[in-house]
Amino acid sequence: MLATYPYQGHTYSFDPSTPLDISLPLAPGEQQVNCFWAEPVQFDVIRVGSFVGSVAEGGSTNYKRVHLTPHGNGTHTECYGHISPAPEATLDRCLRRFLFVARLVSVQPRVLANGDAVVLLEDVRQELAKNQTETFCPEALILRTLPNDDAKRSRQYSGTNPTYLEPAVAHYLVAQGIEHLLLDLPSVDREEDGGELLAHHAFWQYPYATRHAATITELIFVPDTVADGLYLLNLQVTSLVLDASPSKPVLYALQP
Ligand SMILES: N[C@@H](CC(=O)c1ccccc1NC=O)C(=O)O
Repeated sequence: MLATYPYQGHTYSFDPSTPLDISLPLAPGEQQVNCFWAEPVQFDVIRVGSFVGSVAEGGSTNYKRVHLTPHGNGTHTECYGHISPAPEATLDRCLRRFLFVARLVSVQPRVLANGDAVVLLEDVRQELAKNQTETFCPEALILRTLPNDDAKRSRQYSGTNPTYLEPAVAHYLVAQGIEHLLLDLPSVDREEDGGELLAHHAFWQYPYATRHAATITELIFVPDTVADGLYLLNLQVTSLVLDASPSKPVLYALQP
């Protein structure tokens, strides 16, 4: 069964019954991906008087409290509120649409003289130039870094100086009209950069020309079975009134 999606004068088709989930699960414990020194996700059974919120422990229902750190525990989406003091800079206000035409590309980071692994503009440009038509502009870009090992699902990134983006990449994506950037890294910026967050600032054009609707989604995982190309992206988040939320990006292959 195919559905259609109109975009920039084209009518694309996709199969709603074949979603490709590129989120990582938010399970408790130490086996989950982790970054920025976040505590692991934790679920506590709620106990009130004789009530116990665990069916396994004899309760009538499961009723648990969740402890999680959106930026540190798994796939999450953030808005400019990540780097702004404005109380209104919350993701629930910034992200008002949930379907986007997205391009998935794979890029090999380069190791710089200082040892940092960085995704460079020249490599992103080269990938985007492939199969690009001049009139077509996707709204979202999904960056899969190479190598794409399964260890990304459970990597403990804290203190490892993970791969990040050359800030010029963020400037370029803005110029290309990309509103939503998704990547399989903990951050677009260096883990420790003295608070500069250059790529974040560049992508949101904050504070000089803030792109209020733009989002960055980090810690995705795109399995090798998903080929580079064009997708319909369904970007789902919680309604937390916060700069960021756990998120569930799901792709549908688009056919012309
Ligand atoms: N690099 C920043 C820290 C940072 O980027 C950060 C800190 C905590 C949680 C998330 C962060 N960045 C995520 O994109 C710094 O050194 O101040």
